[in-house]
Amino acid sequence: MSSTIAKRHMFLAGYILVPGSHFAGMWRHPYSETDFCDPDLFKDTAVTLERGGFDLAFIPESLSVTTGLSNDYETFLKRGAVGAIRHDPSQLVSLMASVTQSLGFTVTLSTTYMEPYHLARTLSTLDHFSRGRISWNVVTSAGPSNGHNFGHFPKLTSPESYDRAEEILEICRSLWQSWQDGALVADKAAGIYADIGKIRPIDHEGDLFQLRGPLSLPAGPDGEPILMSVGVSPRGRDFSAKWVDVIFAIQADADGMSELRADVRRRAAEKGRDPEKIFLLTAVQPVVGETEAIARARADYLDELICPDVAIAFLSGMIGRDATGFDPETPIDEVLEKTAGASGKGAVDGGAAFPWLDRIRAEDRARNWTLRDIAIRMSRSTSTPRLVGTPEQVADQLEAYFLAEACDGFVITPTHFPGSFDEFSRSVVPILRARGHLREAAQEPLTLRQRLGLQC
Ligand SMILES: Cc1cc2nc3c(=O)[nH]c(=O)nc-3n(C[C@H](O)[C@H](O)[C@H](O)COP(=O)(O)O)c2cc1C
Repeated sequence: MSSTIAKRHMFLAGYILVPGSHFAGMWRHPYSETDFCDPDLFKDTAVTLERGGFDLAFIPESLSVTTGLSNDYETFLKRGAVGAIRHDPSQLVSLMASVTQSLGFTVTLSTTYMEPYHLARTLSTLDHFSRGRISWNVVTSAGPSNGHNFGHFPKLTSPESYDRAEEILEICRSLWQSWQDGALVADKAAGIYADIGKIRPIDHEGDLFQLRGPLSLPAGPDGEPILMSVGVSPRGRDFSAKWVDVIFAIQADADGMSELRADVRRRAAEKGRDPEKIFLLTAVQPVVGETEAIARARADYLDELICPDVAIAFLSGMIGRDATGFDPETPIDEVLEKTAGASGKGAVDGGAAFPWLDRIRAEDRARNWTLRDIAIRMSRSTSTPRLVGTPEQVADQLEAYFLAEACDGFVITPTHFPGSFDEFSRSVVPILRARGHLREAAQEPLTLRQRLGLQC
């Protein structure tokens, strides 16, 4: 490799999801904590991630308790599914940033249910308080599940939600740039606190918002937060290509990751951006064992922690058909046949899981896949890869995705919280480090922009 080409580094993020994660049985694991309202738990987790060589703590968002078909949220709450406990992401990041120096953070906040001034200010405060370690995962929060507590908001179609997001990002960027460098003077002798020649209003008159500005905060330590997004529709990909530095993906295999990454990079190049500066982080779930046999036994054991009723409720939401009334031992084909034509009313992501479902059945066409088999399979890691093996085998699998340029890093989904992160740090991280995939620890704390190599 030419010495002028910067070496690619693999990014590692810890997925902060409780009480379930993409593994639905997480809180039931004997090593898991269960008091997810204990601030010390999250402080400890932040320190573990930082010490363990992670780049980021990734905080997702949802604005209601997970809700499946027919407004069913009780099953998800009762069984402690992901989202049954959901702290305000910005407060959680503030807490975790206060005990770390160089760990980056992703705070997920919705453009559909939040106002631009609030978003810009919250993110700017976090950027200051963390000394430039913040990224904003911009989500449009599609699907009725997020809207349950916002009945007074207009229902937006997907294009409308992206129109709103675009205008919000324009506003946030203007607000973040409303103070130029050197605007904060604090000259006690002259009595000049701010140089108003370097602070301008934004005077935004848009289709949806009117704002005067300026922001009541100077620009952050590294200008403005890093932007991330998740959309997979053509409009979502264009949005990523226009605005963001990092894409977060939930993809079942390397082909899906590669296609998304290459497509967003191609769209970005068409818009005049440097495609090499857009990274894709993908969710994976490592199940590590001292030997391969132990890892496989652990994976089987994990499946036993998933309650079939919540798995079936979750699967119903993902396929947009109500399978909750069926005996779990019913063949999945029979369930699909009997629910054909049923509406996906109220589904979180109704229909989104069909390609995944087809792939699972194709693994063994002769097998009589039951509703239980498929539901547990979905609830063990949603549709993200579960990587089972010794630390070397897990490192091999991560390395293969990374070297194939299917992705630029991983969001590690815990199977027990927060021990999964410690386990991964002690077993897999040293191998990745020895193979030269991870950035060497910096002498000084880095901003997230520096860590990603995205300084202007
Ligand atoms: C990988 C992934 C993660 C997501 N995470 C969140 C989230 O944490 N909070 C949220 O409100 N929406 C989340 N969403 C939903 C998105 O905000 C968006 O509304 C949805 O993907 C529809 O956009 P699209 O049609 O362009 O994919 C996520 C979507 C994907 C694909």
